[in-house]
Amino acid sequence: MEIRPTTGDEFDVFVDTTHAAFARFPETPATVWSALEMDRGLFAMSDDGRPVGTASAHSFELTLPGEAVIPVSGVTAVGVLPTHRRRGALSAMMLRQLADFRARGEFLSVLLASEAVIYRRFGYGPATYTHRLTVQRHQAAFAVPQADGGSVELLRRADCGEILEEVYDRYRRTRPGALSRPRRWWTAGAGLAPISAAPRYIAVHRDADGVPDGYASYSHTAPSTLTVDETIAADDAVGTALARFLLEHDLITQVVFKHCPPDHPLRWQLEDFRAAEAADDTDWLWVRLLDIPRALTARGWFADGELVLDVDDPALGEHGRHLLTVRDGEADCVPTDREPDLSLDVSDLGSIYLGGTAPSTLVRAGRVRAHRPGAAALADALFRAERPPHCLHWF
Ligand SMILES: CC(=O)SCCNC(=O)CCNC(=O)[C@H](O)C(C)(C)COP(=O)(O)OP(=O)(O)OC[C@H]1O[C@@H](n2cnc3c(N)ncnc32)[C@H](O)[C@@H]1OP(=O)(O)O
Repeated sequence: MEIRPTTGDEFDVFVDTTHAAFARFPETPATVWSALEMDRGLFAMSDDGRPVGTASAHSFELTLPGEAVIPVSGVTAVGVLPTHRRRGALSAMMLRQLADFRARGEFLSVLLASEAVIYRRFGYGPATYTHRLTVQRHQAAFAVPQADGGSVELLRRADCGEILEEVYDRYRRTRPGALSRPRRWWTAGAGLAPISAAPRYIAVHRDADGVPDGYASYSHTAPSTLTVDETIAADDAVGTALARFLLEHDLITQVVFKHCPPDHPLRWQLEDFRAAEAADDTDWLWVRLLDIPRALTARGWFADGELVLDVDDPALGEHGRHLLTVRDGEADCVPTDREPDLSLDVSDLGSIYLGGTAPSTLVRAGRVRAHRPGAAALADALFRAERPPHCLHWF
Protein backbone atom coordinates (compact mmCIF):
# COMPACT_ATOMS: atom_id res chain seq x y z
CA MET A 1 0.00 0.00 0.00
CA GLU A 2 1.47 3.34 -1.02
CA ILE A 3 1.81 6.03 1.64
CA ARG A 4 2.26 9.56 0.36
CA PRO A 5 2.17 13.07 1.81
CA THR A 6 -0.88 15.22 1.19
CA THR A 7 -0.68 18.55 -0.57
CA GLY A 8 -2.32 21.87 0.30
CA ASP A 9 -5.07 21.51 -2.31
CA GLU A 10 -6.15 18.08 -0.98
CA PHE A 11 -7.67 19.47 2.22
CA ASP A 12 -11.27 18.61 1.26
CA VAL A 13 -10.41 15.04 0.19
CA PHE A 14 -8.43 14.54 3.40
CA VAL A 15 -11.27 15.71 5.64
CA ASP A 16 -13.84 13.74 3.64
CA THR A 17 -11.79 10.51 3.92
CA THR A 18 -11.27 10.98 7.65
CA HIS A 19 -15.00 11.59 8.13
CA ALA A 20 -15.81 8.36 6.27
CA ALA A 21 -13.30 6.40 8.39
CA PHE A 22 -15.08 7.61 11.53
CA ALA A 23 -18.53 7.03 9.93
CA ARG A 24 -19.35 10.68 10.52
CA PHE A 25 -20.92 13.22 8.28
CA PRO A 26 -19.33 16.65 8.30
CA GLU A 27 -20.97 17.76 11.55
CA THR A 28 -17.54 18.42 13.06
CA PRO A 29 -17.06 22.20 12.82
CA ALA A 30 -14.80 23.15 9.94
CA THR A 31 -12.74 25.18 12.40
CA VAL A 32 -11.50 21.97 14.06
CA TRP A 33 -10.05 20.86 10.74
CA SER A 34 -8.59 24.30 10.04
CA ALA A 35 -5.85 23.46 12.57
CA LEU A 36 -4.48 20.80 10.20
CA GLU A 37 -1.07 21.47 8.68
CA MET A 38 -1.59 19.90 5.27
CA ASP A 39 2.13 19.48 4.64
CA ARG A 40 2.11 17.06 7.61
CA GLY A 41 -0.73 14.88 6.32
CA LEU A 42 -0.43 11.36 4.89
CA PHE A 43 -2.69 9.38 2.59
CA ALA A 44 -2.73 5.60 2.36
CA MET A 45 -3.56 4.92 -1.29
CA SER A 46 -5.45 1.89 -2.63
CA ASP A 47 -4.05 -0.04 -5.57
CA ASP A 48 -6.43 1.84 -7.88
CA GLY A 49 -5.01 5.17 -6.70
CA ARG A 50 -7.71 6.36 -4.25
CA PRO A 51 -7.04 7.64 -0.73
CA VAL A 52 -8.35 5.04 1.75
CA GLY A 53 -6.53 6.11 4.90
CA THR A 54 -5.41 9.35 6.56
CA ALA A 55 -3.00 10.43 9.29
CA SER A 56 -1.61 13.77 10.24
CA ALA A 57 0.38 15.53 12.94
CA HIS A 58 0.21 18.88 14.70
CA SER A 59 3.31 20.78 15.81
CA PHE A 60 3.12 21.40 19.56
CA GLU A 61 5.38 22.14 22.49
CA LEU A 62 5.19 19.77 25.44
CA THR A 63 6.25 20.66 28.98
CA LEU A 64 8.36 18.00 30.68
CA PRO A 65 9.06 17.57 34.41
CA GLY A 66 11.41 20.36 35.46
CA GLU A 67 9.66 22.86 33.14
CA ALA A 68 11.68 21.86 30.07
CA VAL A 69 9.66 22.74 26.96
CA ILE A 70 10.29 20.65 23.85
CA PRO A 71 8.81 20.37 20.33
CA VAL A 72 6.62 17.32 19.71
CA SER A 73 4.44 15.99 16.91
CA GLY A 74 0.87 15.30 18.00
CA VAL A 75 -0.58 12.49 15.88
CA THR A 76 -4.16 13.10 14.74
CA ALA A 77 -6.84 12.36 12.12
CA VAL A 78 -5.86 8.70 11.88
CA GLY A 79 -8.47 6.70 9.99
CA VAL A 80 -8.83 3.91 7.44
CA LEU A 81 -11.99 3.35 5.41
CA PRO A 82 -14.02 0.38 6.71
CA THR A 83 -13.62 -1.23 3.27
CA HIS A 84 -9.82 -1.30 3.61
CA ARG A 85 -9.16 -2.21 7.26
CA ARG A 86 -6.79 -4.87 8.66
CA ARG A 87 -4.58 -4.78 5.59
CA GLY A 88 -1.77 -2.82 7.20
CA ALA A 89 -2.69 0.76 6.15
CA LEU A 90 -2.48 2.12 9.70
CA SER A 91 0.79 0.28 10.37
CA ALA A 92 2.36 1.68 7.22
CA MET A 93 1.26 5.24 8.04
CA MET A 94 2.46 5.01 11.66
CA LEU A 95 5.90 3.72 10.68
CA ARG A 96 6.20 6.44 8.07
CA GLN A 97 5.26 9.05 10.67
CA LEU A 98 7.80 7.80 13.21
CA ALA A 99 10.54 8.06 10.55
CA ASP A 100 9.33 11.56 9.60
CA PHE A 101 9.36 12.72 13.24
CA ARG A 102 12.93 11.50 13.69
CA ALA A 103 13.92 13.24 10.47
CA ARG A 104 12.56 16.48 11.98
CA GLY A 105 14.96 15.95 14.90
CA GLU A 106 12.20 15.23 17.42
CA PHE A 107 12.65 12.72 20.21
CA LEU A 108 9.07 12.45 21.47
CA SER A 109 5.65 12.08 19.91
CA VAL A 110 2.20 12.24 21.51
CA LEU A 111 -1.40 11.40 20.67
CA LEU A 112 -4.90 11.03 22.10
CA ALA A 113 -6.16 7.49 21.45
CA SER A 114 -9.70 6.78 20.23
CA GLU A 115 -9.29 3.20 21.51
CA ALA A 116 -6.71 2.02 24.02
CA VAL A 117 -5.81 -1.14 22.06
CA ILE A 118 -4.48 0.52 18.93
CA TYR A 119 -1.25 2.38 19.72
CA ARG A 120 0.93 0.29 22.05
CA ARG A 121 2.13 -1.77 19.11
CA PHE A 122 3.61 1.46 17.71
CA GLY A 123 5.41 2.29 20.98
CA TYR A 124 2.95 4.74 22.58
CA GLY A 125 1.95 4.38 26.24
CA PRO A 126 -0.70 6.25 28.27
CA ALA A 127 1.12 8.94 30.26
CA THR A 128 -1.40 11.45 31.64
CA TYR A 129 -4.79 10.90 33.20
CA THR A 130 -7.90 12.97 33.72
CA HIS A 131 -11.24 12.69 35.45
CA ARG A 132 -14.46 14.58 36.02
CA LEU A 133 -15.57 15.88 39.42
CA THR A 134 -19.27 16.46 40.06
CA VAL A 135 -19.97 18.54 43.15
CA GLN A 136 -23.39 18.80 44.80
CA ARG A 137 -23.75 22.45 45.75
CA HIS A 138 -25.75 21.87 48.94
CA GLN A 139 -22.81 19.83 50.31
CA ALA A 140 -20.10 22.11 49.01
CA ALA A 141 -19.12 24.08 52.12
CA PHE A 142 -15.40 24.80 52.14
CA ALA A 143 -13.31 23.53 55.06
CA VAL A 144 -10.43 25.86 54.28
CA PRO A 145 -10.41 29.65 54.61
CA GLN A 146 -10.49 31.91 51.58
CA ALA A 147 -6.84 32.80 50.91
CA ASP A 148 -7.04 35.00 47.86
CA GLY A 149 -6.50 38.71 47.38
CA GLY A 150 -7.70 38.77 43.80
CA SER A 151 -11.01 39.30 42.02
CA VAL A 152 -13.21 37.55 39.46
CA GLU A 153 -14.62 39.27 36.39
CA LEU A 154 -17.36 37.65 34.27
CA LEU A 155 -16.89 37.89 30.50
CA ARG A 156 -18.56 36.40 27.44
CA ARG A 157 -16.28 34.17 25.36
CA ALA A 158 -16.49 36.61 22.44
CA ASP A 159 -15.19 39.46 24.62
CA CYS A 160 -12.07 37.78 26.00
CA GLY A 161 -9.57 39.02 23.41
CA GLU A 162 -6.20 37.40 24.09
CA ILE A 163 -6.68 36.95 27.84
CA LEU A 164 -7.33 33.21 27.66
CA GLU A 165 -4.44 32.59 25.30
CA GLU A 166 -2.01 34.49 27.53
CA VAL A 167 -3.15 32.87 30.77
CA TYR A 168 -3.07 29.39 29.19
CA ASP A 169 0.39 29.96 27.76
CA ARG A 170 1.86 30.95 31.13
CA TYR A 171 0.17 27.97 32.81
CA ARG A 172 1.22 25.34 30.27
CA ARG A 173 4.91 26.20 30.58
CA THR A 174 4.89 25.18 34.25
CA ARG A 175 2.75 22.04 34.12
CA PRO A 176 4.37 18.75 33.10
CA GLY A 177 2.27 17.08 30.41
CA ALA A 178 0.72 20.32 29.13
CA LEU A 179 0.73 21.12 25.41
CA SER A 180 1.02 24.50 23.74
CA ARG A 181 -2.02 25.78 21.91
CA PRO A 182 -0.49 27.40 18.85
CA ARG A 183 -1.67 30.96 18.23
CA ARG A 184 -3.47 30.06 15.04
CA TRP A 185 -5.65 27.57 16.98
CA TRP A 186 -6.94 30.46 19.07
CA THR A 187 -7.30 32.89 16.19
CA ALA A 188 -9.10 30.28 14.04
CA GLY A 189 -11.23 29.11 16.97
CA ALA A 190 -10.05 25.59 16.14
CA GLY A 191 -10.85 22.95 18.73
CA LEU A 192 -13.13 22.62 21.71
CA ALA A 193 -14.26 25.37 24.06
CA PRO A 194 -12.77 27.65 25.17
CA ILE A 195 -10.46 27.69 22.13
CA SER A 196 -13.51 27.63 19.89
CA ALA A 197 -15.72 30.66 19.73
CA ALA A 198 -18.64 28.64 21.16
CA PRO A 199 -20.79 30.71 23.53
CA ARG A 200 -19.38 30.37 27.04
CA TYR A 201 -19.23 32.36 30.21
CA ILE A 202 -15.63 32.97 31.24
CA ALA A 203 -14.75 33.73 34.83
CA VAL A 204 -11.43 35.57 34.61
CA HIS A 205 -9.43 35.75 37.82
CA ARG A 206 -7.16 38.76 38.33
CA ASP A 207 -4.44 39.21 40.93
CA ALA A 208 -4.32 42.15 43.34
CA ASP A 209 -2.73 44.28 40.58
CA GLY A 210 -5.51 43.41 38.12
CA VAL A 211 -3.39 41.06 35.97
CA PRO A 212 -5.31 37.99 34.70
CA ASP A 213 -3.87 34.83 36.28
CA GLY A 214 -6.64 32.28 35.77
CA TYR A 215 -9.94 31.52 34.09
CA ALA A 216 -12.79 29.03 34.08
CA SER A 217 -14.88 28.43 30.97
CA TYR A 218 -18.41 27.21 31.68
CA SER A 219 -21.99 26.93 30.53
CA HIS A 220 -25.37 25.95 31.89
CA THR A 221 -25.99 22.45 30.51
CA ALA A 222 -28.48 19.97 31.97
CA PRO A 223 -31.16 21.49 34.19
CA SER A 224 -29.53 23.09 37.21
CA THR A 225 -26.04 21.98 36.16
CA LEU A 226 -23.00 24.14 35.45
CA THR A 227 -20.43 22.37 33.31
CA VAL A 228 -16.90 23.71 33.45
CA ASP A 229 -14.86 22.98 30.30
CA GLU A 230 -11.57 23.83 31.93
CA THR A 231 -10.06 25.79 34.78
CA ILE A 232 -6.63 27.27 34.20
CA ALA A 233 -4.91 28.78 37.21
CA ALA A 234 -1.47 30.21 37.90
CA ASP A 235 -1.48 28.56 41.34
CA ASP A 236 -3.72 26.67 43.77
CA ALA A 237 -5.08 29.83 45.41
CA VAL A 238 -6.36 31.04 42.02
CA GLY A 239 -7.84 27.61 41.20
CA THR A 240 -9.61 27.58 44.56
CA ALA A 241 -10.99 31.10 44.09
CA LEU A 242 -12.45 30.05 40.73
CA ALA A 243 -13.94 26.85 42.21
CA ARG A 244 -15.58 28.91 44.97
CA PHE A 245 -16.98 31.33 42.40
CA LEU A 246 -18.50 28.49 40.36
CA LEU A 247 -19.93 26.74 43.40
CA GLU A 248 -21.63 29.92 44.57
CA HIS A 249 -24.06 30.10 41.59
CA ASP A 250 -27.68 30.31 42.67
CA LEU A 251 -30.28 28.14 40.86
CA ILE A 252 -27.62 25.48 40.31
CA THR A 253 -27.66 22.11 42.11
CA GLN A 254 -24.43 20.66 40.79
CA VAL A 255 -21.20 21.79 39.16
CA VAL A 256 -19.33 19.44 36.83
CA PHE A 257 -15.60 20.11 36.57
CA LYS A 258 -14.24 18.42 33.43
CA HIS A 259 -10.58 17.57 32.90
CA CYS A 260 -9.37 17.46 36.49
CA PRO A 261 -5.78 16.36 37.11
CA PRO A 262 -5.09 13.40 39.44
CA ASP A 263 -3.85 15.77 42.17
CA HIS A 264 -6.89 18.09 42.08
CA PRO A 265 -7.24 19.43 45.67
CA LEU A 266 -10.99 20.21 45.63
CA ARG A 267 -12.22 17.13 47.54
CA TRP A 268 -9.74 17.88 50.31
CA GLN A 269 -10.99 21.46 50.58
CA LEU A 270 -14.63 20.59 51.25
CA GLU A 271 -16.16 19.79 54.65
CA ASP A 272 -17.80 16.78 53.01
CA PHE A 273 -15.23 14.72 51.08
CA ARG A 274 -18.07 12.86 49.32
CA ALA A 275 -19.63 16.06 48.00
CA ALA A 276 -17.35 15.74 44.98
CA GLU A 277 -17.80 12.53 43.05
CA ALA A 278 -15.02 11.47 40.67
CA ALA A 279 -15.95 9.73 37.41
CA ASP A 280 -14.67 9.12 33.88
CA ASP A 281 -11.15 8.42 35.12
CA THR A 282 -9.34 7.90 31.85
CA ASP A 283 -6.06 8.13 29.97
CA TRP A 284 -5.46 11.31 27.99
CA LEU A 285 -2.00 11.97 26.49
CA TRP A 286 -0.03 8.98 25.12
CA VAL A 287 3.74 9.36 24.82
CA ARG A 288 6.24 7.71 22.45
CA LEU A 289 10.02 8.04 22.89
CA LEU A 290 11.90 8.26 19.60
CA ASP A 291 15.39 8.79 21.05
CA ILE A 292 15.74 7.42 24.57
CA PRO A 293 19.00 9.13 25.66
CA ARG A 294 17.84 12.52 24.40
CA ALA A 295 14.43 12.15 26.01
CA LEU A 296 15.85 11.08 29.37
CA THR A 297 18.40 13.90 29.48
CA ALA A 298 15.83 16.53 28.43
CA ARG A 299 13.52 16.30 31.44
CA GLY A 300 14.23 17.51 34.96
CA TRP A 301 14.80 15.06 37.82
CA PHE A 302 14.08 15.36 41.52
CA ALA A 303 16.09 12.52 43.09
CA ASP A 304 19.58 11.16 42.54
CA GLY A 305 20.34 7.59 41.49
CA GLU A 306 21.54 5.15 38.88
CA LEU A 307 19.37 2.77 36.88
CA VAL A 308 20.04 0.41 33.98
CA LEU A 309 17.06 0.21 31.61
CA ASP A 310 16.82 -2.55 29.03
CA VAL A 311 14.34 -1.25 26.46
CA ASP A 312 12.69 -3.16 23.65
CA ASP A 313 11.18 -1.30 20.68
CA PRO A 314 9.58 -3.94 18.43
CA ALA A 315 7.82 -1.42 16.13
CA LEU A 316 11.17 0.07 15.10
CA GLY A 317 13.08 -3.22 15.48
CA GLU A 318 15.38 -1.65 18.07
CA HIS A 319 16.72 -2.75 21.42
CA GLY A 320 19.05 -0.89 23.77
CA ARG A 321 20.47 -0.98 27.28
CA HIS A 322 20.86 2.46 28.85
CA LEU A 323 22.66 3.55 32.01
CA LEU A 324 20.68 6.47 33.47
CA THR A 325 22.61 8.49 36.06
CA VAL A 326 20.90 11.38 37.82
CA ARG A 327 22.81 13.92 39.93
CA ASP A 328 21.50 17.27 41.17
CA GLY A 329 18.49 17.32 38.85
CA GLU A 330 20.36 16.45 35.65
CA ALA A 331 20.60 13.11 33.88
CA ASP A 332 23.27 11.41 31.85
CA CYS A 333 22.26 8.46 29.67
CA VAL A 334 24.80 6.23 27.93
CA PRO A 335 24.82 2.73 26.40
CA THR A 336 25.94 0.02 28.80
CA ASP A 337 26.45 -3.72 29.01
CA ARG A 338 25.81 -3.76 32.76
CA GLU A 339 23.10 -6.08 34.09
CA PRO A 340 19.69 -4.35 33.82
CA ASP A 341 17.64 -3.12 36.76
CA LEU A 342 14.45 -2.99 34.70
CA SER A 343 13.45 -4.56 31.37
CA LEU A 344 10.59 -2.86 29.61
CA ASP A 345 8.85 -2.09 26.35
CA VAL A 346 9.30 1.42 24.93
CA SER A 347 5.53 2.02 25.36
CA ASP A 348 5.90 1.44 29.11
CA LEU A 349 8.83 3.85 29.19
CA GLY A 350 6.44 6.33 27.52
CA SER A 351 3.96 5.75 30.36
CA ILE A 352 6.48 6.44 33.14
CA TYR A 353 8.45 9.19 31.36
CA LEU A 354 6.37 12.20 32.47
CA GLY A 355 6.06 10.91 36.04
CA GLY A 356 2.33 10.13 35.86
CA THR A 357 2.62 6.34 36.11
CA ALA A 358 4.71 4.72 38.83
CA PRO A 359 7.18 2.15 37.45
CA SER A 360 6.34 -0.10 40.43
CA THR A 361 2.70 -0.23 39.25
CA LEU A 362 3.86 -1.58 35.91
CA VAL A 363 6.14 -4.07 37.69
CA ARG A 364 3.21 -5.23 39.80
CA ALA A 365 1.08 -5.44 36.66
CA GLY A 366 3.65 -7.74 35.08
CA ARG A 367 4.41 -5.33 32.23
CA VAL A 368 7.88 -4.27 33.48
CA ARG A 369 10.43 -6.74 34.86
CA ALA A 370 12.49 -5.72 37.91
CA HIS A 371 15.75 -7.68 38.16
CA ARG A 372 16.67 -6.85 41.77
CA PRO A 373 14.90 -5.89 45.00
CA GLY A 374 14.60 -2.15 45.31
CA ALA A 375 14.84 -1.47 41.57
CA ALA A 376 11.16 -0.57 41.23
CA ALA A 377 11.24 1.70 44.31
CA LEU A 378 14.33 3.48 42.99
CA ALA A 379 12.65 3.92 39.59
CA ASP A 380 9.56 5.35 41.34
CA ALA A 381 11.72 7.89 43.18
CA LEU A 382 13.65 8.85 40.05
CA PHE A 383 10.80 9.18 37.55
CA ARG A 384 8.46 11.13 39.86
CA ALA A 385 7.73 14.65 38.61
CA GLU A 386 7.31 17.82 40.69
CA ARG A 387 3.56 17.16 40.30
CA PRO A 388 1.53 14.68 38.27
CA PRO A 389 1.53 15.52 34.57
CA HIS A 390 -1.73 16.80 33.17
CA CYS A 391 -2.94 17.64 29.69
CA LEU A 392 -6.33 19.09 28.85
CA HIS A 393 -5.73 20.11 25.28
CA TRP A 394 -7.86 18.15 22.81
CA PHE A 395 -6.63 17.64 19.26
C1 LIG B 1 -4.65 9.58 17.17
C2 LIG B 1 -5.97 9.33 16.47
O1 LIG B 1 -6.27 9.87 15.46
S1 LIG B 1 -7.01 8.16 17.19
C3 LIG B 1 -8.19 7.72 15.92
C4 LIG B 1 -8.04 6.30 15.40
N1 LIG B 1 -9.04 6.08 14.36
C5 LIG B 1 -10.25 5.48 14.59
O2 LIG B 1 -10.55 5.01 15.70
C6 LIG B 1 -11.21 5.47 13.41
C7 LIG B 1 -11.87 4.11 13.19
N2 LIG B 1 -10.89 3.00 12.98
C8 LIG B 1 -10.08 2.95 11.90
O3 LIG B 1 -10.07 3.83 11.04
C9 LIG B 1 -9.13 1.76 11.75
O4 LIG B 1 -9.76 0.62 12.31
C10 LIG B 1 -7.76 1.96 12.44
C11 LIG B 1 -7.10 3.23 11.92
C12 LIG B 1 -7.91 2.07 13.95
C13 LIG B 1 -6.89 0.73 12.13
O5 LIG B 1 -6.55 0.75 10.75
P1 LIG B 1 -6.09 -0.61 9.97
O6 LIG B 1 -5.53 -0.19 8.67
O7 LIG B 1 -7.21 -1.56 9.99
O8 LIG B 1 -4.94 -1.16 10.92
P2 LIG B 1 -3.79 -2.23 10.51
O9 LIG B 1 -4.34 -3.14 9.45
O10 LIG B 1 -2.52 -1.53 10.18
O11 LIG B 1 -3.66 -3.00 11.87
C14 LIG B 1 -2.44 -3.15 12.56
C15 LIG B 1 -2.67 -4.04 13.76
O12 LIG B 1 -3.48 -3.34 14.73
C16 LIG B 1 -4.64 -4.11 15.02
N3 LIG B 1 -5.74 -3.15 15.18
C17 LIG B 1 -5.97 -2.08 14.40
N4 LIG B 1 -7.06 -1.42 14.84
C18 LIG B 1 -7.50 -2.08 15.92
C19 LIG B 1 -8.58 -1.88 16.79
N5 LIG B 1 -9.43 -0.85 16.62
N6 LIG B 1 -8.75 -2.77 17.79
C20 LIG B 1 -7.90 -3.81 17.96
N7 LIG B 1 -6.84 -4.04 17.14
C21 LIG B 1 -6.65 -3.19 16.14
C22 LIG B 1 -4.84 -5.00 13.83
O13 LIG B 1 -5.60 -6.16 14.15
C23 LIG B 1 -3.42 -5.33 13.45
O14 LIG B 1 -2.93 -6.33 14.33
P3 LIG B 1 -1.82 -7.40 13.87
O15 LIG B 1 -0.61 -6.58 13.46
O16 LIG B 1 -1.61 -8.23 15.09
O17 LIG B 1 -2.43 -8.12 12.73
